[in-house]
Amino acid sequence: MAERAQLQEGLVVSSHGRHYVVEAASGARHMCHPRGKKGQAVVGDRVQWLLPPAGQGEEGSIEKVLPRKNLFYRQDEIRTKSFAANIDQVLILIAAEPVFSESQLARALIAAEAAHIRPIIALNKRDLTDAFAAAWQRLAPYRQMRHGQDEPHYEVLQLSLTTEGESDKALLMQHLRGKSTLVLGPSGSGKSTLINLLIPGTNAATGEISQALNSGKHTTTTTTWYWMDAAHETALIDSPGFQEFGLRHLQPTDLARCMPDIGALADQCKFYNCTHLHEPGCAVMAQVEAEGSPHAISASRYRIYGDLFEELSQETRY
Ligand SMILES: Nc1nc2c(ncn2[C@@H]2O[C@H](COP(=O)(O)OP(=O)(O)OP(=O)(O)O)[C@@H](O)[C@H]2O)c(=O)[nH]1
Ligand SMILES: [Zn+2]
Repeated sequence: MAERAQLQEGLVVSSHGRHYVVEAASGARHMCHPRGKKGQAVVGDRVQWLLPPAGQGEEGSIEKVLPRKNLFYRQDEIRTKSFAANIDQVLILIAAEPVFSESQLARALIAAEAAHIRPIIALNKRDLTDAFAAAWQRLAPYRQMRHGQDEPHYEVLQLSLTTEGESDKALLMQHLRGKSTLVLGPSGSGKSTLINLLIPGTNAATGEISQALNSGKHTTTTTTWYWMDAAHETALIDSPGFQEFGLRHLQPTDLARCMPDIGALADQCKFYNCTHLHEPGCAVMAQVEAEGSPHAISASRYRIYGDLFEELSQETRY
């Protein structure tokens, strides 16, 4: 008689459309498909899964997704795209060149705040001196945001991955060790360089899985969970999709709470339900470009707030 398969617990380490790679407690990796809606997983999920019955192929099934600590995702008008579940922090990698979009950066930060995930910003290509200085200046509002009295709200790191790899690795490890970190960044910022620096040989590993699936597609379009240590305490999660960072899962009135420089002033407005767009006695508007004020809000941050408020106020169209 065939032995009844045992439910096992595992971690989803990559997703390839309707297929997932699940890592068993032993460290072995198995291709699995979801069983019904309950098996719909994202990378980082802890799942219960089953090996196939003898003689029925190699592919296991995900029977149940265990409760999540958090889920980091974006949503446009039509669909929700999950980046990963159960992560501790998100590292947003941008560079001196190509010039980064502040709006995209702000969107990623807002999504992280909304999901209660700590963001870290890293600006790469410090060796491109002039471009770097300009980009660093554009990051001033982010560097100057304070948490309470004087703690910086965001950690903003400087990197030069191709010229200072070893010291950058040490710096990054101070922030990554013992945590699960999702890495996001626009194309060209040096994300592949960073992943290869921190986890040599990763390209080969992802290539194998795509080959096994015979997909023949670019390997960079999937999200992948990499362990950085044998003890499985530190993880990097590589995910595409920094562009088109939809925030349709948020209400316009959520924005101030997720933009700390604006949120810090919101409770001083005359009206408790102030939108900070036109009301008299608005403490936020009073601080836009307020020279010499420690609570000043940059014109670009305020513009991004206004644009997003309008975007999120529109009826969803299908
Ligand atoms: N000057 C300079 N160039 C860098 C640095 N880090 C990465 N690059 C270069 O920037 C280019 C893009 O780096 P990648 O690591 O491929 O960037 P990516 O973000 O993975 O980009 P995609 O592959 O398009 O997603 C490459 O030519 C790198 O060699 C740096 O610190 N300084
Ligand atoms: Zn206001």
